[in-house]
Amino acid sequence: MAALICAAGSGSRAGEGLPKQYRLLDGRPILSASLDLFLNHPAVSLVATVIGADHRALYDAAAAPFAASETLLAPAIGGDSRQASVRAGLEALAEREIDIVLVHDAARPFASAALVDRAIASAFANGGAVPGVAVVDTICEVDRGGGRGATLDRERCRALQTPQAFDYALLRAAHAQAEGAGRADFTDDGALYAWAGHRVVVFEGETENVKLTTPEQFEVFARREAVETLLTLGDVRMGTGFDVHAFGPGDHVILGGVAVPHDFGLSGHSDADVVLHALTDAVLGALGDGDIGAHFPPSDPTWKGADSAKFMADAVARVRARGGVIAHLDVTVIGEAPKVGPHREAMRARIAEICGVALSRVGVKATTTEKLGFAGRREGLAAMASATIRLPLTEDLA
Ligand SMILES: Nc1ccn([C@@H]2O[C@H](COP(=O)(O)OP(=O)(O)OP(=O)(O)O)[C@@H](O)[C@H]2O)c(=O)n1
Ligand SMILES: C[C@](O)(CO)[C@H](O)COP(=O)(O)O
Repeated sequence: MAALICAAGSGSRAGEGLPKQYRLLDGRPILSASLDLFLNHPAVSLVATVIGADHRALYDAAAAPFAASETLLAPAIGGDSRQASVRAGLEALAEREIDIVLVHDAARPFASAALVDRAIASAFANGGAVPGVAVVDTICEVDRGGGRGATLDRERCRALQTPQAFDYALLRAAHAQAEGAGRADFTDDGALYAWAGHRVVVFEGETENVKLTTPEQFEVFARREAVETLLTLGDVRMGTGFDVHAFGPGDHVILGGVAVPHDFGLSGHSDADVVLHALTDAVLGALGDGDIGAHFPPSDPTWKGADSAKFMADAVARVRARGGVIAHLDVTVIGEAPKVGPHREAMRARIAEICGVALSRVGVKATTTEKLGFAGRREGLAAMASATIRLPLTEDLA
């Protein structure tokens, strides 16, 4: 049993960009889905592909995951129409021993293994077999000016799909016969096979087995992928913050809400807690909600000497007000002294308490700057922070 994948089209109706069979869907080229389907089907022992003359590099990239497969033949070059491409693919298989051939559009990446099973069973039972789905719309003819013609009996209509299954030798002969008769207008192999006098039956297709053809279809699938990514990842956002305060008179500094003894204090409008200031900005950054100065201006006397836990708690409340949660907070203190190590756990615990998160979701680290810059000269301390938060999916899907 062989499969012949038609991938030699230019995808002109799909609009700008790569030929549609090489565009990415679920992170891989559309053609790869059909290669995967047939190369992993137990009844299929040969897979042939017809491709465009200029598409070899694109094909190689799409087929790379299957390059080691002995079932996959080197691609043949297709023709100017689908009919011509199928003919070229059938000729490329001429030296092989094949009973049934399954002809499939690369542009139909959603066909299932169960559909292939039905195609094979139906071909063995009936000769030619094509999948079809009932049409749900009213179907009518139109004249050349677009005028409405006769209504067709939709109960007697089916929208035909692939894979279509045929006796290989008969299909090859039918294609040769059609070419000899100057018939180049067959849009599927079932019609050509029937024209050559062979029986073709329609078996149950799959509504999901659409042929990707228009830009609108690609937009719908791109949107679906974006939604699936959101559902998988959640709406995770990350913000960063940075703050600096100079040393001034005093005998301790406040870091992460903890009083740490030191030869100096930190000067600032509030309590000059660089750690909580950087973390507050990181949370606000993740929310896209301004910065600490916008919410608590240094010009406002209310915040003179304020406990920076207020700023931090306010930023956390903003996350909660939007239905979000804090996934992680991480901060690095930058300076020569005081040493952070002995106070790390107390700082983590206080930050966790202010923010209402588990201790495991808070990281506190420190580094010197190898005596370089203002921190290296012991003129002050800096802190850089990141905050990871998760917002409800509805925010972006609304
Ligand atoms: N000369 C052609 C034309 C089409 N096909 C293949 O036949 C399938 C169905 O054709 P269609 O959806 O019409 O693809 P395109 O011809 O590429 O599209 P368009 O008509 O928009 O250019 C596709 O997998 C396409 O690659 C082919 O192998 N050789
Ligand atoms: C073979 C086919 O997919 C059955 O629906 C269809 O006829 C291909 O049509 P196109 O003219 O190549 O778009």
